[in-house]
Amino acid sequence: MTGQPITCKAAVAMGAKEPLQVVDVVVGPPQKGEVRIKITHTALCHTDEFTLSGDDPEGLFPCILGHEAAGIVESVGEGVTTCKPGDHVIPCYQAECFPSDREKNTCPTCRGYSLGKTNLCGKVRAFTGKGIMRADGKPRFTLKADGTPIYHFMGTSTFAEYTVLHEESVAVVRNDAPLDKVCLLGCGVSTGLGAVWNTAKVEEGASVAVFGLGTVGLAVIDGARAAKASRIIAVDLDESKFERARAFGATEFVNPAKHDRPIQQVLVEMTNGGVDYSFECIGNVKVMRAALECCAKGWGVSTIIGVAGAGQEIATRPFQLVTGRVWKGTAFGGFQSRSMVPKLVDRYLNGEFKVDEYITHTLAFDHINEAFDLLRKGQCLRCVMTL
Ligand SMILES: NC(=O)c1ccc[n+]([C@@H]2O[C@H](COP(=O)([O-])OP(=O)(O)OC[C@H]3O[C@@H](n4cnc5c(N)ncnc54)[C@H](O)[C@@H]3O)[C@@H](O)[C@H]2O)c1
Ligand SMILES: N[C@@H](CCC(=O)N[C@@H](CSCO)C(=O)NCC(=O)O)C(=O)O
Ligand SMILES: [Zn+2]
Ligand SMILES: [Zn+2]
Repeated sequence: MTGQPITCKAAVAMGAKEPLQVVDVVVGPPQKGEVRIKITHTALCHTDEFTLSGDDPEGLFPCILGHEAAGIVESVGEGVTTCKPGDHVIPCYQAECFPSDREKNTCPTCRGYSLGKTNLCGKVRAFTGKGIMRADGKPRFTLKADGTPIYHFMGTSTFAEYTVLHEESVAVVRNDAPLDKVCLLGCGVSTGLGAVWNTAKVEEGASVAVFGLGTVGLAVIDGARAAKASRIIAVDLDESKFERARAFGATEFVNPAKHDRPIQQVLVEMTNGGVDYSFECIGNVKVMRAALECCAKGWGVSTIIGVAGAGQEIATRPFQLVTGRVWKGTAFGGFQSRSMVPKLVDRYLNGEFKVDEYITHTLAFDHINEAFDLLRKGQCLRCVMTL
């Protein structure tokens, strides 16, 4: 089908809060610098539900959501050099222009003074935020029924049998990696691990508090275990999450609802002054404040991972920062995506961290609305769908 449009199934979000519609869409051929991928497996991340809920200021409809997936390259557009048809790949919502663009780099965040300071590649972000492709400023998806254009999402749109990505968003992985498992490395698991290893840089013997025990929080716990943290305090309102958190490496468990004083005070007392590192893995601005304020005076570092809705803002007394606590945030755990995702696949296959354990459900793709319901009810970590 090289150079030709493909008609296939996709789950289209027609509007905020509406169930997805699994319908026929036409996926245009990849243009200059683009890659068309056959998606084999996609999971659901909380951020897909966040955008579908209407809370995402960048949310556009109709769109094809999905950003935690794996697949096989079907065809490539003009000028693509870093992948080829048949390659096994993981779409990366956080793009990386290196290594295809090393020589004449026009990326604002991957060149000059910025080089190596961030994983927030700026090469395609302006286009992915608008749901369009760089080559012509248009989406590659249209509804088969009436030709309506459908926006891309996060530069990935993996809730479709075929999708088109910018080359900068495609990580090639070894072809013996199980795609039904490594699809999870496209977002939540990598984010939690990287938040610990790259953003906070937790060191051996440190104390850590993790707020929220979904996939991201559990990956933080697994990363902290691998970093040899001495205490890993797991915090969640739902105590049914504690047993699994223990299996991932948590050493203590706190339910804020069981205490009549602020949770930050409880944690400061438990740790005789505050934790060395905390992580917010929920997307709740009040919890973000608690996560900062439970950190040790002088050096404690709090990393925000959760995504909060339009209009939400964080607050604390400036004195919290004046006295040495540090507030950070992380996108995709600070990993340079195309360089590091293949290495994460290797490390997973070496048994260095968990991946399979997050898959609590598997469903056929046309049951995708059930997967959203499971996620909303807090009943699943990751639901992997086969296309
Ligand atoms: N920054 C990034 O790169 C990045 C990447 C992936 C996901 N995210 C975001 O991370 C967040 C977590 O994602 P997830 O998939 O693990 O979500 P999840 O919904 O599976 O987990 C959230 C957990 O928080 C708990 N919780 C809810 N309110 C709480 C409260 N007030 N106090 C304590 N616990 C509470 C829930 O019981 C649940 O266990 C989401 O906001 C998601 O959008 C960010
Ligand atoms: N579009 C939203 C923000 C959403 C957001 O923060 N996304 C995270 C990834 S969540 C993955 O599950 C992120 O990495 N953002 C960095 C980026 O998108 O460049 C808003 O506008 O508030
Ligand atoms: Zn995600
Ligand atoms: Zn770049």
